[in-house]
Amino acid sequence: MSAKILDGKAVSQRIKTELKAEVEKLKQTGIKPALAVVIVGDDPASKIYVRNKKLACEFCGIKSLEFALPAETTQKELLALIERLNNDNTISGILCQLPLPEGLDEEAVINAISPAKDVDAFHPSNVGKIMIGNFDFLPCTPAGVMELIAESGIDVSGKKCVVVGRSNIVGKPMSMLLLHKNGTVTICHSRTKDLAKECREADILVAAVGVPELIRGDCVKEGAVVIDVGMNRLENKKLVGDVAFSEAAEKAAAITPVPGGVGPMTIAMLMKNTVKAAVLNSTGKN
Ligand SMILES: Nc1nc(=O)c2c([nH]1)NC[C@@H]1CN(c3ccc(C(=O)N[C@@H](CCC(=O)O)C(=O)O)cc3)C=[N+]21
Ligand SMILES: [Mg+2]
Repeated sequence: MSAKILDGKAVSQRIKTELKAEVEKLKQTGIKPALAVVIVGDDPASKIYVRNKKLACEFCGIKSLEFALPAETTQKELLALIERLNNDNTISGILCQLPLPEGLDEEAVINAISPAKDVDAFHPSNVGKIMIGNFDFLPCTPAGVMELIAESGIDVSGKKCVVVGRSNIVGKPMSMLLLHKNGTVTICHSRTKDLAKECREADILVAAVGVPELIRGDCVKEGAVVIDVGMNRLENKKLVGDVAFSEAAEKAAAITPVPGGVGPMTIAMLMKNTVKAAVLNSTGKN
């Protein structure tokens, strides 16, 4: 079987083009979406992502402000910046790039971002809303995966979905969104007894563990949909996912590439959340 490639780059481009038109209209009503990205330290991977976010903002007509702080920044200084951005009416959304350098408390920073400006949807109040199913923002990566699945005409209802990875940022919310679409969801992790066996049951398999090519061909059922959230930079600079692509593609009906799959969708969803935040924050709803 030759797998269909789920082209996240193309789908994300379509979404950003729609957002660009929406932003133009909003600006005529005086609403100007603006995203503040805070980056602490100089992790090279983080810098690539931040640059991609900035380019996407430019494309969509969203104002982007970058706050690059040195690795030695104190918790107090970081929280003071967040507080200033929370209170700045010209800022629609705030994203603090994770992971933070050693010594800074990520949980405290996530908690400090105003839920109304929390375009990552990492704040406990937004996480809780996702669980209930009545939310303003969805976390960008899981939302991007759901959009890509929907755009590809894949119906989740009644399907056996296996999510490998249980992070707060991807695995857990991903499982919840699949459940909301009536999937039968299994969450696997490092203590799972027979990972390959669990994965082989999946109609829809989502890999989000951060282990290069952990998911081999023997983990994929014939005709499955395989979504690779992993983004692992090898020593030779090559970017690989959590799925051994060519092995998995021999069996899958559809599969996301890395790069060009989930990554660009994540960014498109960030743009969507920023536009939504601008609208919500302008109506005095928040
Ligand atoms: N507060 C916070 N929110 C995040 O959403 C967040 C974060 N921290 N920390 C890091 C991860 C990772 N992430 C990516 C964004 C874009 C690409 C992306 O554009 N990928 C492209 C190109 C990748 C490349 O060339 O390196 C692709 O897959 O085709 C990847 C990964 C957002 N993250
Ligand atoms: Mg990708």
